[in-house]
Amino acid sequence: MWCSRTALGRLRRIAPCTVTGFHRAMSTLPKVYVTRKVPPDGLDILRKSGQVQFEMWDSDEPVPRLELLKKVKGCDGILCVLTEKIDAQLLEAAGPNLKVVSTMSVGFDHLSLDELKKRGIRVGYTPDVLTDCVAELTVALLLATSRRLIEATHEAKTGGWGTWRTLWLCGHELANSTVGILGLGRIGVAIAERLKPFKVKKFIYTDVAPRPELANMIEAEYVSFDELAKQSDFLAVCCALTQETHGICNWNLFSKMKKNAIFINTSRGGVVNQEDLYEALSTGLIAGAGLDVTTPEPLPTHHPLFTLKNCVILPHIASASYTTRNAMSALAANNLLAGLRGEPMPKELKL
Ligand SMILES: O=C(O)[C@H](O)CO
Repeated sequence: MWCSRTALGRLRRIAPCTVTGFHRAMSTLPKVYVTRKVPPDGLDILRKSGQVQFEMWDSDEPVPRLELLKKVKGCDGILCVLTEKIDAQLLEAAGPNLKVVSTMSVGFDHLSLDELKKRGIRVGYTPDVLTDCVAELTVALLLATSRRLIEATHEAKTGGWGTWRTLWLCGHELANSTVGILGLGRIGVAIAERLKPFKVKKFIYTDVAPRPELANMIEAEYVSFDELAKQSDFLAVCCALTQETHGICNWNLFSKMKKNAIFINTSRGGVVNQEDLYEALSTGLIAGAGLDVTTPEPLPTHHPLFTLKNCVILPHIASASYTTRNAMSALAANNLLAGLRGEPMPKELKL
């Protein structure tokens, strides 16, 4: 069911296009496959553009791989989300018409960039529009973890709340602390800006190289990876998942961290060695961890990390506000349309 603007634009659920004349008129428009039900702002942009005929997997669940491989055949563009692996197999299935892949995410570890580059396919992604939302959630997760909020509500609800006790449910505070950022980018800066009013003493960061322009905005000091581990009372992981960062948060890092340290990850699960993290948390090597991302996702409910009181796990919701998800879908749609017109995309990933 291939659709474009006009009458079909009004339909929330995309209906089969059965009008013959309409089919003829559409046949010259570029074909786009949208791999998930995207928020309304992005969908409206596609519908109203009159520039593409598109089909959407109209569900909150991921499109089955075989269906995806079938649907992308002959497409000029794909608008995807982070659960779809855009790899050689998929690009082969799509065929030579494919010009643009637009992902509704800032992360791009689900895209085989080499394969895309080899085929001259342009890639759009959605940085910036989610920065505030992700930073806000990171702060919430940090506080929930360090002040043991999940444990505390559980105790209150289940009868564990006895008399007021001097050290019961004590946690760690931000005032006078050192906050470390692993991978300083827009999101790391936004997190630091939000944490500063909590009277953080010092911000430190590490990255492949110093990033003075960003660091100056939050007066953060560049340190080595080891120093980041040693000095941080709170460590926020903000780096992209790449070959270089895969599993970078492992025993080597945790074993150098302070006993009172809180580890927070809102980037990608793949940067963490979860067995090592479990060991560090269960033996009291570090005080706690807050994870918005895991490997795999969803993390199976029987996973050992779920048994730990000092590990707060969220189901990858850092960018989950209505405003942000709509902004992401709108940007993804605009990237796609600009790419198909052969124009610069609002946010294009340089391959
Ligand atoms: O990569 C992204 O955009 C985020 O992880 C989704 O919130």
